[in-house]
Amino acid sequence: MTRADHPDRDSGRPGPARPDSVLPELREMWWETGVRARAQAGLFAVFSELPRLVRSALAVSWRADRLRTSIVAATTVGAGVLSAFGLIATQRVLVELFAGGPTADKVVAALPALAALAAVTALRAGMAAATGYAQNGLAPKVDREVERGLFEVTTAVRLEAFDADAFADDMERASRGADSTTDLVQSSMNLLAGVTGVLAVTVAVAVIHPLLLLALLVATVPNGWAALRAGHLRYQTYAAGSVRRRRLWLLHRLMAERDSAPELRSYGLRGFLLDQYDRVMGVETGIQLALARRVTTTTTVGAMIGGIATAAVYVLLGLLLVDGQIPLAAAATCVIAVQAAQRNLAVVTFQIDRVYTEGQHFRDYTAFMTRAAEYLPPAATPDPHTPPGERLREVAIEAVSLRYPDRDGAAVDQVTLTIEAGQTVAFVGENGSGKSTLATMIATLRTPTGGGIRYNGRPVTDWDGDALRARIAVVTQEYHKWPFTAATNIAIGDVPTAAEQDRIEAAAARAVAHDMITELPHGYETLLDRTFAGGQDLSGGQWQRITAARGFLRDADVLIMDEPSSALDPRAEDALFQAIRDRQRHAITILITHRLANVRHADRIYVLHQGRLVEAGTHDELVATGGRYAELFALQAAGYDVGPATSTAPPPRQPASA
Ligand SMILES: Nc1ncnc2c1ncn2[C@@H]1O[C@H](COP(=O)(O)OP(=O)(O)OP(=O)(O)O)[C@@H](O)[C@H]1O
Repeated sequence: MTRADHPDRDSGRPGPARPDSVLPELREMWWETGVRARAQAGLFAVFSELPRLVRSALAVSWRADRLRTSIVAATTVGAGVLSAFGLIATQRVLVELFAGGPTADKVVAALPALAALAAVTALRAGMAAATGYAQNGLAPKVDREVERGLFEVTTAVRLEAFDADAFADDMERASRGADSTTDLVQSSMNLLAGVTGVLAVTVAVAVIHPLLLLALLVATVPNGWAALRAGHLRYQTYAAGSVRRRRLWLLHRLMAERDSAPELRSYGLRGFLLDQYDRVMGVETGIQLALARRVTTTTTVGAMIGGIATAAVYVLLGLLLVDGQIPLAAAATCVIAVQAAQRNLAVVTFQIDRVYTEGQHFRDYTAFMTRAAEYLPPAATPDPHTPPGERLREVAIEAVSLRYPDRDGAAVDQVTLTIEAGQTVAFVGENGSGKSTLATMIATLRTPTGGGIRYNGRPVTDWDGDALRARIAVVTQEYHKWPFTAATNIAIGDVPTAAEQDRIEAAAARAVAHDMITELPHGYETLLDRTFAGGQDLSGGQWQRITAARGFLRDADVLIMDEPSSALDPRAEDALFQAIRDRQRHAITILITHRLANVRHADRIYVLHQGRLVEAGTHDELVATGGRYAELFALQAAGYDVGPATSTAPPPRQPASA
């Protein structure tokens, strides 16, 4: 970390606490990849990578829209070539005008060249318009091409992918890469335009007089060097300030977001956070001023050397003129060419930085797409004899284990059990005993790392994954609050059948959600997201009712309910479990809950401990065994056994007499 990254040290102001003791360093941010790479790369590295980056940008653009890509490429190159013709035409005009004889004759003689110049100028303007038009249409197509590709992968990868830290990081970087593709394509095209422009001027000057080429180089290189160097300085400063920026980003969120707003007020953190902000911004301002000084010095030095070089060129031109080596017209054209080349070079240097930086992000995107392929589910090889619409009659879990990446022990360890249609079973056990993990494997959301699961006697791999999942409904503990209406929030429980309103309402009624929803401002059409105008938020228990309704909507053969009532009030909880008990008897229901009173009626209760199945039986059998379940049940029951305690409770304390 540089000295500049310690805001309190640099500001010298006393304060209640050092910012770095309050705001720890955050991990490297994905959006900084490109800048960091550009800051570290020398000019040689930048130049050597440019052709590959431009090629990949053109390839994406080509895939997105061939016609528009061809138009942009053709008009870009065309405009460059025309600028060479423009210069030559200018020179021809000047030659005629500087020739001897009456002015009228000279103008008449210059007319064809003038007409050519006008035509070239008009054509270039037309090409610029065509480029702009094609580029505007190209940008959304490129966006769609890369973004859709990314979403196709992120929505298809197995759930396991999200367990790997590196994958989540890669995915964040890839979304930044997808966003920067349009910029990469655009800056690559602009770079091509700039390079074509410089080349065109170079050719034109060489045609007019080869010696002028040297003059052109001398007059343009110093400015080009200064521009690239200034870019390098900017990137270096940006990269060095990354820790400071991360702190600022965190402070922005802490001071402006809804989540932190209540505590910010209740603990009176306003002044403290604003002070933190002032300290970091104080340092930031100082650094930006120092950068401005260095950039100004560099560009001024470049401009001075460039100016001296340009003056030398003009002296050279003068000498050549006096010596009769070149005509006056060629010298005048050279002056115009130098200016055109300098303009094009400014474009080129700016675009080089951009292509390189955005190119790094794009590389993250392509690397992610390659790596993500490893997480795609294997192509299904459904058993051709599976009758369509076959109901699930039996789930056989055979020595199933699952070990999460980077974890020492197995979350589920060699569990074997069978559940038949018509049964309601419960998984119980302490926190972290593996209940949810086992449920996600039954729901085919995770693949066991050991053992296997059979539906109707056939391994999961013999089934069409989507068709199998369509027969299973899962209400997860970590349900998602979808930013849609209440009706849609329930309807997404069964998207393929596009549920009618009456089915949605019936499911809501079973989950004790109907009355609550009708009381919302727009009933079922109320948008459940406060970030949209008119949106509403719900309480934890209300959300839980909606997610339970989601589970009831699908006519599922297997319903898995993982802690469906943890936030429900006693009346709602009772009604929900009644609805679960009323499920059709041909179906399988798997309950996961810590409220053991709710599983008393289950046909079979499976007790998990540290991933292992340690007990199985009915409530009465397990209580009679006096094992782990009996102990947990007795503990919970004791909490409700308040009768005698009330009678023996100490009398309320009397207020102390004055
Ligand atoms: N995505 C994950 N990555 C790594 N470890 C995980 C992950 N999910 C769960 N675990 C670990 O696996 C073990 C089992 O977790 P699981 O969620 O299955 O337990 P549970 O019995 O459902 O717990 P609870 O009663 O608290 O819901 C725990 O040790 C947990 O920390």
